[in-house]
Amino acid sequence: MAVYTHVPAEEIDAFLTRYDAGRLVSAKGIAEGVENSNYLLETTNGRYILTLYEKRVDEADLPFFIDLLDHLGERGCLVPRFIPDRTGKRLQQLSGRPACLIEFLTGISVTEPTPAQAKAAGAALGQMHRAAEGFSGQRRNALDLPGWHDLAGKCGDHFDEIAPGLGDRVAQELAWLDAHWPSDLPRAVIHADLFPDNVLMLGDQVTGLIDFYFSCTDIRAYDLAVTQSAWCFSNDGSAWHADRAAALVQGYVESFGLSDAERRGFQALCRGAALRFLLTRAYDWINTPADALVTRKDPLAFLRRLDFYASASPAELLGA
Ligand SMILES: Nc1ncnc2c1ncn2[C@@H]1O[C@H](COP(=O)(O)OP(=O)(O)O)[C@@H](O)[C@H]1O
Ligand SMILES: N[C@@H](CCOP(=O)(O)O)C(=O)O
Repeated sequence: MAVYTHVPAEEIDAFLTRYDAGRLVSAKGIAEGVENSNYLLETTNGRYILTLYEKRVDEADLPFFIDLLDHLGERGCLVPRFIPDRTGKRLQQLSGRPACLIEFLTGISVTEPTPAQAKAAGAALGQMHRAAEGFSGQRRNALDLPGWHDLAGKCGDHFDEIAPGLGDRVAQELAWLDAHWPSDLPRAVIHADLFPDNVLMLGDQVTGLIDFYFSCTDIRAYDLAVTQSAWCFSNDGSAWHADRAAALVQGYVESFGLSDAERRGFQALCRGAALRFLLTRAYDWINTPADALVTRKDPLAFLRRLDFYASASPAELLGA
């Protein structure tokens, strides 16, 4: 459960008086998520999400996320909007943390996606990339290749407490990526964390894309690699689902397209995506405070994905 900051109900009720959002009826900490504290609010007006920003979200980046979701929403993407208070302010402080009131979207996150659902997610990612064209905001990806080196350095000797030999494996992979990263591919604003828990669905229909707090400017096809690494394996990373991968890529290609250069670079992008989540999970595994109400995510589930990507044929990753 991700609630790092506990906010008493009276404080949330008082916070709501800044908005035309009704009075608080109930507030529940949300079990999913690992980055921020999220509450589902029921008010006399309806449902809202209250997010308090923690850990990796820099308050200075919030205007980028707010403007991006405005831009995407205006172009038909199903993304939640940040709600302004009566003075038009969307970024607030609550319990000593930056906080925002956010539109609630319906839908559920699938845990075992079908190929049809994977195809819909690929299509939604492509639509998001199309809608993001023309967005003028820029945000550096702190979790890029240099960022992975930094994170690996911070984990240091602790890697081998997670699994013997993990430190060497990470160092070897970083060296491979340094030599093969396709840095000349087209760059754009990307989501960078489009896991199934960040896609709301009803049946095979996508009803919302959420959690843009890693969104940034980076290689556009890397977003497809991240999404594939999240959607096309069993949760523990031990089984690759070729049918989901083919459907996901097909959905993306039909809605946005993938150039020959992006196809050639795709395997390196997938290896980078797997390493990125291995590293953040390893860092969190080592550093999560004992009293945090959060379920740590298993770094080794992404080591297994990395091993798969390192030995796969480039064609099978693209569903050929
Ligand atoms: N706008 C929203 N509408 C509906 N549910 C949401 C919304 N935002 C977040 N949630 C719920 O809260 C959970 C955690 O949100 P998320 O943004 O993924 O947290 P974190 O940033 O901590 O990873 C989601 O899995 C979803 O269940
Ligand atoms: N998707 C990442 C962790 C970020 O969590 P989210 O709750 O923001 O999706 C992972 O699985 O390691």
